[in-house]
Formats: sequence, structure tokens, C-alpha cells
Amino acid sequence: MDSSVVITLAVLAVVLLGVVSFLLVSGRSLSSRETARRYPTTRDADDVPPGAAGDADREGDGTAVLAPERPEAEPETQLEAEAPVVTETPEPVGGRLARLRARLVKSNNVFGKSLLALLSQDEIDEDVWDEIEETLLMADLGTDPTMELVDRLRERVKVEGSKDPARVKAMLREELIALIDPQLDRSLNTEAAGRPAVVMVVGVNGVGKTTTVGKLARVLVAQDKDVILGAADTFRAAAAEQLTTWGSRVGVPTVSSDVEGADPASVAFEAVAKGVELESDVVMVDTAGRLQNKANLMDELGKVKRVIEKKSEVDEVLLVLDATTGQNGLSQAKVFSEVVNVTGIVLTKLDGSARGGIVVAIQRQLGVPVKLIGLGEGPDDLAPFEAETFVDALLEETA
Ligand SMILES: Nc1nc2c(ncn2[C@@H]2O[C@H](COP(=O)(O)OP(=O)(O)OP(=O)(O)O)[C@@H](O)[C@H]2O)c(=O)[nH]1
Repeated sequence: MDSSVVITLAVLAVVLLGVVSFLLVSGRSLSSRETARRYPTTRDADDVPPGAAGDADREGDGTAVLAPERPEAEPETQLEAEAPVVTETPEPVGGRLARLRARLVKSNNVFGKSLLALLSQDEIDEDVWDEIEETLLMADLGTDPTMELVDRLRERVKVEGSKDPARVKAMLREELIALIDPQLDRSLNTEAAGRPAVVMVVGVNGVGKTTTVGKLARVLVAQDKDVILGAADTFRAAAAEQLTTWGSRVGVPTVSSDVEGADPASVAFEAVAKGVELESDVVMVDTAGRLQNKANLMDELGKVKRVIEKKSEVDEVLLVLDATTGQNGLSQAKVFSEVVNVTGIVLTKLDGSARGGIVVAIQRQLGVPVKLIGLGEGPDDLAPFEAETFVDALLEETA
């Protein structure tokens, strides 16, 4: 073979080898860059996915918010069901409390009955007023509101000089409604211009958070809203599954993680990001209620909120309280309100509690309105709170 041909072939072979190895190297770095854009598996709770709103964010101390990229990591959150098949139509929201009032009447029967019996006596002497006070305290109205109510009633009974039981009942009704304050804005902040409204649901374990998120999803669907759920209670293994089931019954997708003990802040962030992407009306985030200790729980909640805020404002923080725990719920409420800015209370299990007065005590202590009440385990047993219907149910006389 001619030496010039041999040289040409050798040069061609070298060039070809160069091109092939360049393609291989660039192909690998592309795919690793692509993978690196995904969500690292292990992160600090304040981390957000690379490329997201918080990408360039830095904490006040100058440390980067993001964890180092891990090229091989897979995303840990998933959208369980893009479009679950709707199997149920939730009940309309209007008139729910009226439908459920029988449960309130039943559970608070003793309270209403004894109060009215006391106030219908011919002579309301000091002993009777003491008993009235005691009854109100037993219903968890709280000391200050009880004193105020009794003082107002005494005054009015004296001034009006009326012994007519119907009139006295009307006075009591008016005073109770005034204490609950019908002027408070109890609407849910579920409207946000140009982005989904974000609702966080918090509370200690077992109060009914997951159930409430599920029921509230139905309330919003009944109001024709596009909803997405975030299962950020990664502490209790079954919570994500429970939430996904609630959502899928009414066609609402749930963002959850299949990694046990996954970072709740990440799941919450992903849910909000998904809501933005899908142009949902509302993103609702369920959170854990139990950690090793209270400080951990509060730390985590604060972080969940801060991480969400890298993507969107949080429009509503609903604190779920179990009415059967009475005054205990008040101290819980105070702890939560110190960490996240609670904007509304959901009082659950009022169907099993004779302590309806807790509504007044909570609002007084927190300065936050009760917005919803839970009156049973059924899917549509969650009702917007209405002061007048509530008081009427408390004072309803049953056989
Ligand atoms: N009777 C009654 N039961 C309720 C109500 N709301 C919730 N429950 C029940 O309370 C129990 C606890 O509810 P969950 O939603 O699992 O409570 P959670 O706060 O999410 O609990 P953790 O995930 O452990 O923090 C369930 O059996 C619910 O059915 C209500 O308004 N009335």
C-alpha cells in the first residue's frame, strides 16, 4: 500500500476515534446534568429542588439553601394520580350546619337544658346564678367569658324585670351570639390572583388533620375549585395513603413521597410547585402532628412553611383542634400560633363533645376565628361555622 494512503487512513482513524469519544463524554455529562436537576434524596428540610424558585436563595448567614447535587438521585415525590377517576359528588356546602345541627343538639343537650331550666325559675337568686356560672364553665366557655355573660344577663334580667322564660332564653341567645362574635370574618382564604391559594393544615396527632384535609377538599370541589393535596405528614406511614384515598374519591390529585420519613418540607414544596404547574385553584398541605418532641415538631412546621414560601405565599393556616380535649386544646393552640401564623381554627369532633363553649374560649385566647367544625366521621360532616345556627343548636330543647 502506498505510504500516503496509510498515513491518510491513520489520520482518519484518529479523527474518528476522537469524534466517538467526544460524543460519548458529552452524552454522559448531559444525562448527569439532567439527573442532577432532579431532587436529591437526602436533604435538609429547608432545601428546595434545583432550578426552583429558591435556587439562588441564600440563608441570612450566607450558606446556600440547596444541598449538593447528587447526580444519581431520583426524585422522591410523586403525583399519585394525575387525574383520579371521580367516584363521588360531595354535598353542597350551604346549609351543612343546618343539616348537622341534630348532632350538636344531641351532644350539647345537657348544657342547653340545664341552662334554660335554671333561667326559667321563678326566682333567680344567688345560688341559681352560681349554678348558671358553673354550667357555663363546664361547657368550656372559659372564666372571663363566663363572668361577662353572667354579669350581662344579671343586668338585663334586673333592668327588664322579666321573668318570662322565653324572654330570658332570647337574652341568653343574644349574649352567647355576641360572645362568639358574628362579625368575625370566617371565610377561607382560597382565592389568590394568578396562582393557587395555599392552605396549610396543622395540629397535634389524632385531632383529625388528615380527615379534615380530605373533607375540606370535598368542600372546595363542591365549590367548583381545582384542588391539589400535599401529603407532608411523612411521619405517620399511612397518612399519605389515607389522604390519597380522600382525594381520589373526588378526583383530586395528591403529591406524596414513597420514601419513608421523607422530608416534609420537600413534599410540601413539590405540591405547591405542582399546583402552580397545573394552574390549580388551591393547594392544601397536610402536616405531621407528632415528632420525637414538641421542639422538633415546631421546628419542622416552621421549616415547611418557610420552604413553601420560597415558591408561594401561604394564604391560610388552619389549626385543627379536637373539641373533646377541652381546655387542653387551648395550650396546644398557643404553641402552634407561636410558630406559624394561624389564621383559622377547625374544631373537630363536636358531635361527641358537650363543650361547645370552647369556641368562645379559643377565639378569645388566640384572636383567630373558628372557621369550620367537624360533626362526624362521614365525608361531608364538616361545616362552615355560623354563630347563630350554632347557638340555636346549643339552646335547642329536646325531649
Ligand atoms: N366523631 C368524629 N370523628 C372525627 C372527626 N374528625 C376526625 N375524626 C376521627 O378522628 C380520627 C383521627 O383522624 P386523623 O385525620 O387520622 O387525625 P390526624 O390528626 O391526621 O392524626 P395524625 O396523622 O396521627 O397526626 C379518625 O378516626 C377520624 O375519623 C369529627 O368531626 N367527628
